[in-house]
Amino acid sequence: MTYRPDGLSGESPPRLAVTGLTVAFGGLVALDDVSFTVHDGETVALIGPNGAGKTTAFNAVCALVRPRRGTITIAGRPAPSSATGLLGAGVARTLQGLGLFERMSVLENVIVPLTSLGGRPDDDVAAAHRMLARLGLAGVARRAAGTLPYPERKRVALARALVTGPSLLLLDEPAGGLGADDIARLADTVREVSDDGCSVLLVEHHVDFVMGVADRVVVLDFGRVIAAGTPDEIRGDPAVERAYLGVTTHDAVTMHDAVTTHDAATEPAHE
Ligand SMILES: Nc1ncnc2c1ncn2[C@@H]1O[C@H](COP(=O)(O)OP(=O)(O)OP(=O)(O)O)[C@@H](O)[C@H]1O
Repeated sequence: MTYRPDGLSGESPPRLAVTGLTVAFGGLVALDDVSFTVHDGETVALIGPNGAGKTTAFNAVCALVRPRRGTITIAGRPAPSSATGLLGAGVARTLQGLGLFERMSVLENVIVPLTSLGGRPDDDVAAAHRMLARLGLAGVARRAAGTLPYPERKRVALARALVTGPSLLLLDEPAGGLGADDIARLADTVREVSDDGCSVLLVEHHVDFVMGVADRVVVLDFGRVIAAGTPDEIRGDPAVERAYLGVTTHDAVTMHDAVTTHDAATEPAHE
């Protein structure tokens, strides 16, 4: 899609607009006046050091936490405050914990959101099979979801989100716990979904993955937006580098590599 540096679309409202979002847990202000947009077909990544507020922002969009201030709109309308309402508004999500029904089959798991939307059972089964085939899961359709290895369970969760044909896909740490091959496959899927016109908002620690799929990156630190721009703009941003300095996690090391002048993909791993 075409990148719009000003974040404005001109005519239609953004698929997702978060404006002045402030969330507090008791006295702790986890998000302070955070604003960002995701336009049609755009992939936006929220990144930042541990505790920066990424998950809180994601949860606010998913109506899992109540903001103290600010607005969240989807295609110009106030975001629904229930999971079913979000589904009806074309929003699908995957969560860090996956939330699969472990004893149900993979197929049954993927049918669940279609049933919530009131689809015809035969159509739902056919749609679920198509999505499983698309994500390389046709061979495990009858297996209990809980018996699959983690990368496949993660793909089931993605299939369950994608099966409704969302216009906004929310992914919480989609690359977390995956190896290089699965991450490459995930990146291909995200690009395909985006090419189909779906907007994607993802929270992610895996910086190479983010830099490879995101049209724009929004960087949070201590609950505030400290930078926003294309992956190339973010790489060279001193404020982003500073935010990741002085912490010792693996994420910090990989992010530090990514925001310095070298191409992180060509650097040796720091493990
Ligand atoms: N339910 C909660 N109750 C109290 N404090 C919370 C709650 N959820 C998050 N916080 C705090 O809010 C701040 C932001 O947390 P959040 O989980 O959004 O950060 P994050 O950027 O997603 O971090 P990580 O990368 O470690 O997941 C942190 O200080 C965290 O301890």
